[in-house]
Amino acid sequence: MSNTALELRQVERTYQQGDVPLHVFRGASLTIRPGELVALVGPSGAGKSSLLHIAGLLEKPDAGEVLIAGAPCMGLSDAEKTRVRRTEIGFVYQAHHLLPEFSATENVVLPQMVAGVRRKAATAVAERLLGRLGLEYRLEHRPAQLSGGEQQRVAIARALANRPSLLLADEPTGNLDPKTSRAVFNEFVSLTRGEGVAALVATHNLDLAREMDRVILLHEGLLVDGADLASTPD
Ligand SMILES: Nc1ncnc2c1ncn2[C@@H]1O[C@H](COP(=O)(O)OP(=O)(O)OP(=O)(O)O)[C@@H](O)[C@H]1O
Repeated sequence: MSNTALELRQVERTYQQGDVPLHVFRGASLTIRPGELVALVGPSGAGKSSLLHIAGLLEKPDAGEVLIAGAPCMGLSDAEKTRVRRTEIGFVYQAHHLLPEFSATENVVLPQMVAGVRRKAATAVAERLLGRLGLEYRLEHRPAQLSGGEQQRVAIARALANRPSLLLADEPTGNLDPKTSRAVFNEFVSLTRGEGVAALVATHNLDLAREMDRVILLHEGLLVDGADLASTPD
């Protein structure tokens, strides 16, 4: 096993906004160890979502390298990147993006079957993960029959279903009311730790960020480790 789950080396990315170049990353680097939970904070527009897209091999930086589980990925073909995404990375977004016509269990089974797992084994994994998130009585419910917190729990179970080494989460509880957000966040942390998965979690919520192993601040195109949260804008 590699001794890093995610490494970004000197990542640079410039977006063109009209005539004005926007240097979102100017040599951003970070290392996340296996099983480590890291919060990514920074003001709105700093580039948190963009960083997760680059780390998740969904977007290519202009320069720099991304290593997943120790393996450099920038030279990979699109098909090879897709394979790395399927086997090594789980994604959780602010909106759950569940398939509306499928049950909670099926939403967690399907990505496993796409990865080649048989239905019976995939169902066992889905029921175990959903059970760990308190959804054992909601297995056959479709997303519209679930509350917002329950939908997001299903999305978390889905992200973990293929036993990724890295979870990338963009405001995973951002759409929930404060009480539900706290409950789902606690379960997210407990399950992620229990599964031994590393996570990079973009959040505006500094209280939640402080509970992770480490906080990284995105500031003017660079990543600042162990940021002093007292001076961080919310
Ligand atoms: N494809 C693109 N083309 C042009 N500009 C982009 C593109 N993607 C992102 N940006 C710009 O890059 C900046 C960073 O955007 P990003 O969504 O990553 O920020 P963020 O920190 O996640 O913000 P928020 O906290 O509000 O979600 C923004 O100014 C955004 O407008």
